[in-house]
Amino acid sequence: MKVAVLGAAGGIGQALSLLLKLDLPAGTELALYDLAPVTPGVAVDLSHIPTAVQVKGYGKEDLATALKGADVVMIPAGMPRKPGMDRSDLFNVNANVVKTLAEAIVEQCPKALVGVITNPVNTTVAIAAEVFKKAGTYDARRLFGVTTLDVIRAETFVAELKGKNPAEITVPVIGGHSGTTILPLLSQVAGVSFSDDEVASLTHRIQNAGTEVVEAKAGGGSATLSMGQAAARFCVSLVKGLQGEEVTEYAYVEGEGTHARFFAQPLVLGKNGVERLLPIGSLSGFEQKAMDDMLPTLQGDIKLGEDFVQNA
Ligand SMILES: NC(=O)C1=CN([C@@H]2O[C@H](COP(=O)(O)OP(=O)(O)OC[C@H]3O[C@@H](n4cnc5c(N)ncnc54)[C@H](O)[C@@H]3O)[C@@H](O)[C@H]2O)C=CC1
Ligand SMILES: O=C([O-])CC(=O)C(=O)O
Repeated sequence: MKVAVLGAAGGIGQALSLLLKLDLPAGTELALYDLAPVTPGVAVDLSHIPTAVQVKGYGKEDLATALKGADVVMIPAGMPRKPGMDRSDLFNVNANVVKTLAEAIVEQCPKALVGVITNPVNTTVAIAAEVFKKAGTYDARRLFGVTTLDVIRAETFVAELKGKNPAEITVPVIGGHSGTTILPLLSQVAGVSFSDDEVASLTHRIQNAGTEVVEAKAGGGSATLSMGQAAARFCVSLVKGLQGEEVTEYAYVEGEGTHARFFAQPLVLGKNGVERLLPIGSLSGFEQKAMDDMLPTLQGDIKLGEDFVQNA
């Protein structure tokens, strides 16, 4: 098994790579790629941790070798937000980053499972899909926008509010990964109940949790450590799936297109990536209205990505 991390020297990339060195199954090869000159050093540093995962670092010119034969590719490459910015403000820089990396995936590992972390996720996943489609290698079961952070945040905030152990709380989060497109389904949380005010304030907090971190870091970037954990959990689930275990996760994928071409929903991972899409279940009146209100935004974000590749 080979896992490649593109953008491995960044805030997320380093945290993710550390957790993958600790958590991937024995015998996995972990390929770290980034434009930053420190990347081979990050790999040497991690290689001193005594686990049976072999880490190799690749510099700027070595993208092809880093990707060659990869089974899973995680992409946290690209610019993070600063206070006052929306995720969509990252489009101008990050659209090209994701397009370039997706083109290299087409050449080196067209069958890999690809997890896109780079923002704006609502749009960058559509960019990767269109690049793969243009090249004739697109398989919707193998491309994921990583929205695990929304799920773990929702579970943390609900547990905090209700005095529960977060490990015992499950919160579905569907839709997309920015602002109102992030839709937690609090009506489906088992074992707790919420007042209308709690639903409104928790939903708002979950939707704005990224901004909470951006503002607290005061110009020093966005979530990296919690995102590293979220991405590692999702990547390990992808690997378990490839090894034949069925694992349930939430991710932003091209599903049945009921709500939008790409939509974050529950799914079962397996040997081909998405093995089965799971239903989102029934929504409360509050959630249904929130969904109806945000769909045009999500659909617009997706179209931006499609147009970017089609008009290139
Ligand atoms: N999906 C999600 O839930 C989340 C997504 N993000 C996004 O993840 C991205 C990365 O964030 P951070 O790690 O904090 O940023 P960072 O600036 O710390 O690291 C980004 C890394 O990407 C590298 N890079 C840039 N262009 C590249 C290219 N063409 N090929 C390879 N590497 C390249 C840079 O050299 C840098 O090391 C941002 O776009 C951010 O908005 C951040 C948090 C959560
Ligand atoms: O908010 C940001 O820019 C980074 C991100 O996607 C998150 O933390 O959810």
